[in-house]
Amino acid sequence: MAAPEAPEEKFSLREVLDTFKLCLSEDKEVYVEHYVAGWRGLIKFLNSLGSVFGFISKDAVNKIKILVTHLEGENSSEYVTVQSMVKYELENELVDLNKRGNHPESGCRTLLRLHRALRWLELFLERLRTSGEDGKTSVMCAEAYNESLSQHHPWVVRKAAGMAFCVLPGRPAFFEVMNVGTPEQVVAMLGDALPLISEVYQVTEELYAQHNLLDLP
Ligand SMILES: CCCCCCCC/C=C\CCCCCCCC(=O)N[C@@H](COP(=O)(O)O)[C@H](O)/C=C/CCCCCCCCCCCCC
Repeated sequence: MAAPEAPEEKFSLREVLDTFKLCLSEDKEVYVEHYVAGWRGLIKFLNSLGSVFGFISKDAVNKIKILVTHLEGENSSEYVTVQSMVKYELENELVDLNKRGNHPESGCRTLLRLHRALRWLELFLERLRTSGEDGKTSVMCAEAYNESLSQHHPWVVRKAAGMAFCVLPGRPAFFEVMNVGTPEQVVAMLGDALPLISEVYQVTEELYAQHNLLDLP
């Protein structure tokens, strides 16, 4: 008899926070392993919102799989931090810099997609943190998206994302899924999480800017 499928673990904001804390080394290098783990945690949240978000989750999972393949591949030691990954892939011409070519699954272009999504997350969580009880998550999400990720998406993806945002649960249900406690406790934890997420974003942004990697195809 086939073993019953293990139920997917519940999302925990605390866990995501702890993972983002582990992301930065003392000298501000970003660990790919913890970066990926942070996204895995966030995807659990997304999955709990229902199948409307399936196309977003699928894309994020695919990107994580690509990074894990690098992390576990024969050159795994080059993929310990985002800094070492950038250096290795650039020195070995493993990145398509101007148009898509032989390296559609480079670590640099794959992580860039998640990096842009991290900016969306930062903007969204900041809105969520400072919103009132009757704040509309769909509006907060759409505004954050329009200010960040949407600029990198074609019309059809923007349209599909916009439709998915409309079915987001309200703020109270949203806070419940976070598994933290009272709304005040959620707000406090978001206050702890945001500077960490923001720092990881900034360090990565500067690194990519320094190497002209912010527009990888
Ligand atoms: C702390 C808890 C509260 C917040 C929890 C948020 C959970 C969010 C989890 C995952 C977010 C999704 C990350 C999406 C990565 C998208 C990467 C991307 O831009 N991919 C596009 C480009 O890739 P290539 O074609 O160049 O390889 C790809 O075309 C995208 C396809 C899917 C659509 C992406 C829409 C993104 C909308 C982000 C908002 C998510 C809404 C979540 C609602 C809470």
